Amino acid sequence: MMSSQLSGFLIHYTFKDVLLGGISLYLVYGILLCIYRLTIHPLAQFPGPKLAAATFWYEFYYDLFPHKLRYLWKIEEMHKKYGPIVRINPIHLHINDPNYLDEIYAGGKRKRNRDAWYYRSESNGPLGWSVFQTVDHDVHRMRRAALNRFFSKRSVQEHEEMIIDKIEILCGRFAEAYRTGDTVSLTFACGALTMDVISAYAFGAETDNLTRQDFGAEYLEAYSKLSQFGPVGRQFPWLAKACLTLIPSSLMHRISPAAALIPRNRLFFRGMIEESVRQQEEGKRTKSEGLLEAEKESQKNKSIFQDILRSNLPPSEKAPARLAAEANLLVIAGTETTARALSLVLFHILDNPQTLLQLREELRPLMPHPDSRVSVAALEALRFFPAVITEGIRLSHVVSSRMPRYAPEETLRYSKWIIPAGARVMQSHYLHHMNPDIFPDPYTFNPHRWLDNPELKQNYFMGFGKGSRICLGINLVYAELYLTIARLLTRFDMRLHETIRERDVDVKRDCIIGLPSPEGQGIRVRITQDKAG
Ligand code: HEM
Repeated sequence: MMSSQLSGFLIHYTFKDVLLGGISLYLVYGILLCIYRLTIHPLAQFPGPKLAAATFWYEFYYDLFPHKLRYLWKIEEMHKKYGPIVRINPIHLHINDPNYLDEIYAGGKRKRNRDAWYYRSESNGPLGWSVFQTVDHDVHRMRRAALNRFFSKRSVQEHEEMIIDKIEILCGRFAEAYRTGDTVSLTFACGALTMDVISAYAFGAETDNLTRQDFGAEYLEAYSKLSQFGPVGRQFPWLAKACLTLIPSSLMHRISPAAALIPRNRLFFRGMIEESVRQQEEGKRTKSEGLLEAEKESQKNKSIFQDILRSNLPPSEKAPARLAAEANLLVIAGTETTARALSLVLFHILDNPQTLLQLREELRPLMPHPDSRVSVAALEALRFFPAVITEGIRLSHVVSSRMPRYAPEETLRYSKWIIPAGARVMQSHYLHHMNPDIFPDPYTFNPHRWLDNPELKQNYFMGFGKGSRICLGINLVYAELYLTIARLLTRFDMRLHETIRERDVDVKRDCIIGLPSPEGQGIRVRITQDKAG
């Protein structure tokens, strides 16, 4: 009966008819959806371009084609036209108001969820299941609690010697470049340092990028490519999913050697996690036999997995696939971000001779010799150096993007506007840090602004975000920045080499992290003196 009905249907309708019918239905659906978004959608009354409110293709035009990663600057224009609150796409409300940060990025008991659409929070993504992509406030709190201790100030202090050892390898490379007269790419040298540090810190692993001729540049490029892929994943989730799951790694390597590194890393972490589980089992057994040797051994090469495996998290949270996502996140979050901040702070110091002079004068009593050793605590207690670091992070726009949140159970109020519970609301870090009302003459590198107004940092510094999802790695970042900059500036004289701020430094593309223009050639220096040589 069924088959005769079907054959009847096929006789009457050709493939072309079915195709045309499908397309027509899709168009009708699209038109009805646009009408809904412009009329009875909960955000329909908010100001902004109608086209942006009706369809995601508006954002596509600026972020993917024909423009690339430029929607942030279109959002800036929208604010000039429509005011401080704008509906920038069918589901996002963007606010540009420095006094409304604490409402969006609230902490404590006020629940703030992440927006799955923007972060492409899928379980099979490279960062799926990680603390960064966790949508739900309560699940996030649980995952975050298991990581906090590992990145506390005390824990970073315990790793200070390791960080100093890595910086010494970097110094060796600078000394060699001084002898040979070679140019050093600060972009890649800093990437090598930060990846070697986070790998040793979090996993007790040696990635040895600092000793590679090209500083393991492929990793930094891979992470950068992954970020640039973000808007594609947002607009075409099925494509992102297919790339991540269906393309065999050999083919992926041929399409993009950089992208192929990501699944390779995942496998590497899986191996490491399995080893941690094995060590933990071994530890339990030997402990019950009264022997602590295995425990001691595992402490020597301590990895974050051991902490998570010992934590109170439920067993499903300790599954290898979830831990691998957490590991991937830590390497990605800990490498490119800190590398960009470090190379950009160094750029601004070298580009501002007065700052360099003042900084060296401040460092001299603490580090009188080219080989003087110093602690992070001593450097943090200085007056000018912390202001240089804060200003450098502000201008490096490491995280440039909008960071969407939603309050699942709370109605928010902004001026005369009522933002319904569940509505996605956000500010962009780049626009905030370039706001001339808070940071007069925002393009200028001026560390004194933080000294002249001691409340500025507490109230308006967004370098690491705010609230319950503030950056996990802050203490590690500061340790890396203080120790490296102090050590390099005390031992070496260097000058910028063919580095143009507008081309190589300024952020021209936004893909969660801020990137310079595609023509950018990185930040490069020539070493003009090695005082220890
Ligand atoms: C200069 C370097 C860095 C900057 C500027 C930076 C900035 C940020 C910002 C702005 C956020 C908040 C994002 C949001 O509001 O949604 C964040 C989150 C995060 N960062 Fe960093 N970061 C840096 C380095 C690091 C390092 C070294 C690590 C390594 C542990 C790290 C790990 C994380 C993690 C895990 C999160 C997610 C936190 C959560 O959702 O609970 N970051 N970072």
